[in-house]
Amino acid sequence: MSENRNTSAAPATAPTAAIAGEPLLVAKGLSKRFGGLQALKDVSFTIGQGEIFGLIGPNGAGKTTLFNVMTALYVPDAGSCLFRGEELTRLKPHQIAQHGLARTFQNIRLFASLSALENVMIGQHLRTHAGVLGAVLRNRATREEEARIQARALQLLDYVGIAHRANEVAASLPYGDQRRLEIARALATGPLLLALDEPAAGMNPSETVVLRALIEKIRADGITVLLIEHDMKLVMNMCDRVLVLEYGQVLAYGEPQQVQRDPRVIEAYLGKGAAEDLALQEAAQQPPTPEDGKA
Ligand SMILES: Nc1ncnc2c1ncn2[C@@H]1O[C@H](COP(=O)(O)OP(=O)(O)OP(=O)(O)O)[C@@H](O)[C@H]1O
Repeated sequence: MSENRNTSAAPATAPTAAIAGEPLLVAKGLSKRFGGLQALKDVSFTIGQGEIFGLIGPNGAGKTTLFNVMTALYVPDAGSCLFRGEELTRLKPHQIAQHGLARTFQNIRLFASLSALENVMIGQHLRTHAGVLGAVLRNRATREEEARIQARALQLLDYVGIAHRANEVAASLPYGDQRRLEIARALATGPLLLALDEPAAGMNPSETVVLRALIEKIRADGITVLLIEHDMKLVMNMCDRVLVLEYGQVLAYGEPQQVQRDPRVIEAYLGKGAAEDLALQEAAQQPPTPEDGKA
């Protein structure tokens, strides 16, 4: 898929992309226990190259735990998570981005006192070459590299729509812009898979519309997206496939149209009554059969 990449989103130094349509990430039997609590149980799924993949589930379902296992913040008790054939669960958290997986956090984690531009420049350190000596001597190669990093950071701020905020301190940015800055910083690592943990949290409807366009642009530029989101409309409208977790287990897995009609999903979100109402409505909409007339 690297051929399709728009360099406006993906740094030239990013790892070689997987072949289009191939599985990018294959999770098998992931389990994680915290004391007596089974936070994940036997979770398996595949994320295909170029997908927008949604991860949903009620509060406490295990979504963040799954994200944390995938990004090596937690070691699973069982299971494997292969990313382009490489076992992620054996890596250290700081090695994850080098392998092409970047994430944002549910609770925004920016360098609050640095500018937006500096936050994105830091995101690029993975792909820089100047060593300690170069930084101390500030030789020509180092200065040139710094200029490239700065230009690239500005390009990424522009890409997420906040170039005009480049010199503002991160903590002073409006909430929606902080979320977009987090995305720019994650993109600066040159990911093949961008994992977004509740990017629409705290956004108003118009900010969410802009966010949706941004996520779709990122995917169009060849980056696969994993999205944890509570905004059901956003997930169902833009994801190619959705995994629903409940009590740490897979409740449903498939295309949004199929998942959102699944009575178990409706029950998990809206209660048993809602699932029964939907079943009744669907039955009422079915064309009558010859059997119906016999009663
Ligand atoms: N580090 C931890 N130590 C102990 N329990 C934890 C830890 N992290 C998560 N849990 C528990 O594991 C379960 C799953 O939590 P998790 O945060 O993964 O759910 P979630 O689906 O992301 O929820 P939310 O939508 O509320 O963010 C919860 O019961 C939570 O309290």
